[in-house]
Amino acid sequence: MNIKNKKWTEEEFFKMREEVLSQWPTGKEVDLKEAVDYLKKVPEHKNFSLKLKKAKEEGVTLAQPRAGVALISEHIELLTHLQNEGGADLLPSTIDSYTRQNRYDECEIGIQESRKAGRSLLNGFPGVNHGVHGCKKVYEAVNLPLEARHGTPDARLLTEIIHAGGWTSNEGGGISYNIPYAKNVPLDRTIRDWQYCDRLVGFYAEQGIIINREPFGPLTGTLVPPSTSNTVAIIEGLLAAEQGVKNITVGYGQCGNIVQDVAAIRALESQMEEYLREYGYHDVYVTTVFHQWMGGFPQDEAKAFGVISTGSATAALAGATKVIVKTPHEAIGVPTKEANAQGIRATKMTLNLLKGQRLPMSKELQDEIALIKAETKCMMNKTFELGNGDLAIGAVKAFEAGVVDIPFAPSKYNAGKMMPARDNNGAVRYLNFGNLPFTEDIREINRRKLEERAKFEGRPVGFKMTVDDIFAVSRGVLVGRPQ
Ligand SMILES: CC[C@H]1O[C@@H](n2cnc3c(N)ncnc32)[C@H](O)[C@@H]1O
Repeated sequence: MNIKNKKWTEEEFFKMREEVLSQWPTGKEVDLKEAVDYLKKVPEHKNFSLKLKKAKEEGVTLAQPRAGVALISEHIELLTHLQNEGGADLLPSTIDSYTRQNRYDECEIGIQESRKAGRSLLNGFPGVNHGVHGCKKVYEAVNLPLEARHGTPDARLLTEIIHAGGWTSNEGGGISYNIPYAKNVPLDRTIRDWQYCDRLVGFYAEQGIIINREPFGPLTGTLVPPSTSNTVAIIEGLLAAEQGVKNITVGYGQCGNIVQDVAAIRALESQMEEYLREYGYHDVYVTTVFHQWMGGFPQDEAKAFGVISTGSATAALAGATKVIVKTPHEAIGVPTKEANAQGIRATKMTLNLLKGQRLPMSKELQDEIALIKAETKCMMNKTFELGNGDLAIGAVKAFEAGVVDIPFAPSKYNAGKMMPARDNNGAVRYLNFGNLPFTEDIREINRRKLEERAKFEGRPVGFKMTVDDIFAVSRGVLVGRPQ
């Protein structure tokens, strides 16, 4: 498939659109003119882009949960509870796994079975099956902006439906919803399909409707080095901007060392803005999202609140625009609405206590920001070079070559040669560089920091550190010390 990083013409977009809307009967409900009229009536306090912009200007960090169940009425009850009892600032609808694989027939069965069982038998909201009508009912029932959160390699139909239903934000991207989520989906296909999703947002922008797009920051959520996830976020942000997206939230998943996590957010925001300026996108508004710990959680709910609170504190001290909330049921599965609301209240308590506070600049923080930006720049430069200047082509070739390499990803299109491990302070470093295009001094810094841990622990630098780190947090520590 020949892709290129060029804004699609309306003709190219509308040509593909017919096929997209024919993928499930609810696609027929999508009428673009009606959708434009409906979206123009979205009040400011329910527009995702505007609420994020206001938060960034006021220097506050907003709290957003994940949440989704099978049936519309129960989903409305859930979101209303998170709004009223949880105090959420922004609302999701987490989309179920069948929808993420375009298996809408299985969703239909899940909806019927859930009706019979009187409880949700899907792990999220089946937005395509409920259609524009169902998404509008959810949107009209709540009083906060709504975002679709999922993990969908081909989200074209879902995107058409949720935006026509008044939802003014969509998470995902051609890399971040492929490599960590799918085994065998070619990257050029998902980059093209997400260009479609972004081009639809670009079309709405041309009608004066600003919809927010959020590349999925944490990726596999397992020891992902900050410069690796920042590189993916920046690539997806630039690809989105080319299709006309004007409001982008770039994200990052908590790793656990506070200085490194704050540095990651600061580096991500400034480097995203630098690249947008450098490539001529001068009217794109950038915000950031910090995801509370995405790795294994402790079963004990009190300990889980400890993890949730460290993530909330780091997000506040970093000055992230929003934080994605975990719940005390994380280790068990889909949380009850009560547990989900507790996660939000704990998060907002921490955010309120730290309101206005920022981690002050220090040599350690400055060095970490510089290192993350230098590592990211190496990967970005090589990606552009492989694509002869075309970022879409470069991204596909960068993954083929292992120039960008996401740890523990299921996709066969990911090289899987790079290996991370924590240093002695818990910051995530590169243990094996694989084919990453790093300079010698960057390699030396990573090596030295891992040597410090090896010396402290009295064992050699090696993969055993990685394994110990993967299980550490659920065991109640950050660095996986030798047992
Ligand atoms: C990105 C993966 C994360 O999304 C969260 N998640 C997935 N589905 C749901 C759901 N249906 N309700 C609440 N949280 C959910 C959960 O924390 C999981 O680790």
